[in-house]
Amino acid sequence: MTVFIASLFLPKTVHFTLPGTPPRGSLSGKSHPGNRPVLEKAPSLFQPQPQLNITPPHTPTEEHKRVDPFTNEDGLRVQLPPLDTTTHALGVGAPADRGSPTWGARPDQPMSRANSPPPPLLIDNNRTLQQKAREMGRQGITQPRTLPRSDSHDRVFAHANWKVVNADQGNGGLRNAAEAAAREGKLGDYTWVGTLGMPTEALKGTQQLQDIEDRLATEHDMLSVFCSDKDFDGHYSHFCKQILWPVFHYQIPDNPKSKAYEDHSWKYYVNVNQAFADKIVKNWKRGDVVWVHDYHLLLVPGMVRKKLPDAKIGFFLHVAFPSSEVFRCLAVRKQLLEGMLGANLIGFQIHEYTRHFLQTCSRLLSAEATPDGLQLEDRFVDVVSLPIGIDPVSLSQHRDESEVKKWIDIMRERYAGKKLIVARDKLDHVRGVRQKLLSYELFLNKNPEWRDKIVLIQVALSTSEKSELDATVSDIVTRVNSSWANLAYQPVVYLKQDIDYAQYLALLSIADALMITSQREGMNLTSHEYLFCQDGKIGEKKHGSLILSEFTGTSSLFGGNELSVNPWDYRACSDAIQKALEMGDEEKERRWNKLYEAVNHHTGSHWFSELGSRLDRVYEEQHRRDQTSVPRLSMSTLIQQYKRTERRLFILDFEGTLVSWGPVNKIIPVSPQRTLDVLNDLLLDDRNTIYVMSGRRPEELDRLFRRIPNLGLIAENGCFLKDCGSSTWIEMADSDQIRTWKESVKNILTYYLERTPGAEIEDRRCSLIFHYKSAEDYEAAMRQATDCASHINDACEEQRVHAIPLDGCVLVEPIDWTKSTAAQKIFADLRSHMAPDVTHKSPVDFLMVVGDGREDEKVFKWANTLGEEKVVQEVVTVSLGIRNTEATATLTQGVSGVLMALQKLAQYA
Ligand SMILES: O=P(O)(O)OC[C@H]1O[C@H](O[C@H]2O[C@H](CO)[C@@H](O)[C@H](O)[C@H]2O)[C@H](O)[C@@H](O)[C@@H]1O
Repeated sequence: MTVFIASLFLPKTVHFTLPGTPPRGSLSGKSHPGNRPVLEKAPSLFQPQPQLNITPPHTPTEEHKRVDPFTNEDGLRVQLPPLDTTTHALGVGAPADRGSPTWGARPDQPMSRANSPPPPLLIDNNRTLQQKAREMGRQGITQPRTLPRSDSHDRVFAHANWKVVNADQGNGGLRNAAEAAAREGKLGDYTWVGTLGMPTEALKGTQQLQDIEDRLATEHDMLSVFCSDKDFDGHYSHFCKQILWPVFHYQIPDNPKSKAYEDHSWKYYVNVNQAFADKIVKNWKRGDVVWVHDYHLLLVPGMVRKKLPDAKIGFFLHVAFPSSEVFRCLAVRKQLLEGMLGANLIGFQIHEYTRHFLQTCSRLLSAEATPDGLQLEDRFVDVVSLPIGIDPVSLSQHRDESEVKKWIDIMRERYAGKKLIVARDKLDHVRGVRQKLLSYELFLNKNPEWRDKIVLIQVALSTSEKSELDATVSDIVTRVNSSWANLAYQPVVYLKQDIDYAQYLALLSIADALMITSQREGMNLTSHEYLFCQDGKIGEKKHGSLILSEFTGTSSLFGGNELSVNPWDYRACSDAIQKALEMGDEEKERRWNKLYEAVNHHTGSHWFSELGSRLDRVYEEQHRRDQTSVPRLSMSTLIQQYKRTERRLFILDFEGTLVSWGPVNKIIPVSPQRTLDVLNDLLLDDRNTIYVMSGRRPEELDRLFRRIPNLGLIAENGCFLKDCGSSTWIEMADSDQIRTWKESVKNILTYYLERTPGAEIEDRRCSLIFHYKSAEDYEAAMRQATDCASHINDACEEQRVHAIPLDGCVLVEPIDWTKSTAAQKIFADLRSHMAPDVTHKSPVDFLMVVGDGREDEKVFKWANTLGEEKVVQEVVTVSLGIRNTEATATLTQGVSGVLMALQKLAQYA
């Protein structure tokens, strides 16, 4: 059995050594024959970093001077070529959170064929290519290096030496977690499925590419997914980075000219997802498990499911999942959700994202959401929250390396007598680096006593999002430094580059505080790594404070022991800096102990293995339900059960079960005589107690059943209850509460009613229904109804009321009162009326529940539990129709089948 781990980027990629250029960091500088691995030494900011570029003119290879990485010639910023990743990565060690360098930007990889720019002519009207490029830059669009078709470029790469190296792109947290789980024996054979993270079109059809694919498969258990450069660029740089990433992090472009919601790049997203699905399907064997990761591959579960209906598929979203109000802005929202729902289990980092997802599916797809997941028409999809974590074991090993110690010493000397606030973030809007710098500036302005004594070291990782943010951040850094720096002091050290792993660990170990001001972030693993490094085992600093944005998944794990901040509130952030610096040792230690405990509890290995076992469990459960096709009701068994019991309780749904279903706002004109006769016949036996449950109002049910006084009734889906023989209704819900929420909901409904000609509102005692079946424009009415339901759900959640979109109407009813709560009350009341001397543990020995709708499922579940726990001797739950059900038997002949069965029982009085 193999576990496939599909994630956009493989943990490995390939670097080429081109003729005439020395291999990066090679010891000998000689070129290496064939495809043999090239020996490299560890990268360091002290080492020369030769640049490779095959396009003329060659970038001159420059010997960098030995530099202090925290200053450069202008004393402010350092910009170096990309780190060599041969040793700076997985298996060797790397931070969990990575940057996302522009795809196709490396000089030692082929250039992209996507969007080859047209020659520098006027391209439309009077805009030159350069002007267009500038405009794109302003919109935050960075183009990869592109190349018009060139045989020489292709030939050079097709014949160049290459080596497999650790990739600097992708999800480090996921890779660390998989490796830790494998190391601890919690993960058997696994195979990565992903792209090489570089343009490959130049190598298409060459032996070179075949060799690379084979090497990755045989030596590294990695299946490479190949797609055209245009598909990849459209998928990643456009659809992922300009549409999904911002929307998932609540960045809704409000510029009317924004292209964010146009789905011009959607087709590329589909193509890349399809390429992943095809690769998985081709390699899948019965028993294999498929894990699909993150927002780049939302469609893959659905695509695999289509080809492999029985596959065991898990999906985990690493980033945040936004509120349905934000998600529904996406033009392709349904396709994205349906893609995810191809999985058996969908995982999110924290409960908030799970809740958003369930609400979104319930609102946009009208799927039934339960606390455990989603009931679709034909199957159940489980939904869980399980936060990823770090790998303390490997982190600890790397921290023991002498290089870390060396950097701690360097920094200790360099920043002697200063307090250090550190940070390492991706430089995009979502990470809130700008907000952090502004808060820091405010702190220095407000607290002159701290000037000279505090340094903020901000490492900023490159992203494809450049534009004004880059300039704005630089401006703030310049402003702060020029305001408060002197010959011996620089308040902000801004490194616009990544640093190597040893420096990263040293930075975390020597810090007095880490400051994270993300506007949204799935899980901030830098915080976890920082807390781990603050145990004081290395370096003298320990128990440093954590200033952490409340908008990170991480903050929900830390129970307020961090200094939680709203990054938009600069004053509060500035106060948090002060608190972090001035906090007493005792408080620091107390907070840190709690935080450290949380980090060690939620480890990456635990996350990985727990997800695996949950997937196994839900898969078994879902299959058990599917495969045990619910048997038809056996009349002979039912009669035996009936005959051998003496205290029988029937709970029977009305519409669709005892009478044919009619629109809920129409009172049934003719008495359902046959139904009344059957019920009367059954009640002739005084060992029988019958309750009929319905969505109708109490007065409607009174009218319908006035001839059967000893019948019990449940009205408005559980909000009202009338006991057998009683003439008064018990109102289960609190009427004041109902009045309050009805007032607010009616206002909302009226708003939509005015915009939906032909719709009407039905006012029940405890519920409201917005009917639009007879609307003049049904399609438009449906859209209004969806908006209306979302609106109510957002506005009224605290009032414990929800809106459920149904066929042709939206039902608004209380959350806490259901047919099931009414059934439980009936049972409890019967029990409380039992004579004290009886020996039975239950007031009834026969319980039969019959229904056809979603709301009846909860009653089946409750009744079945009484049977399983042997509280009630005979439990029969019957569902009409073929839908997936909790009931233990089905009856496919509809209402007449139910009436026939009940009539039969009545004969045994
Ligand atoms: O920038 P991308 O290539 O699109 O990848 C997105 C990010 O993926 C990883 O972060 C996400 O997963 C982390 C682990 O679960 C989680 O901590 C983080 O909040 C998520 O955003 C990766 O670590 C980032 O570098 C990528 O930018």
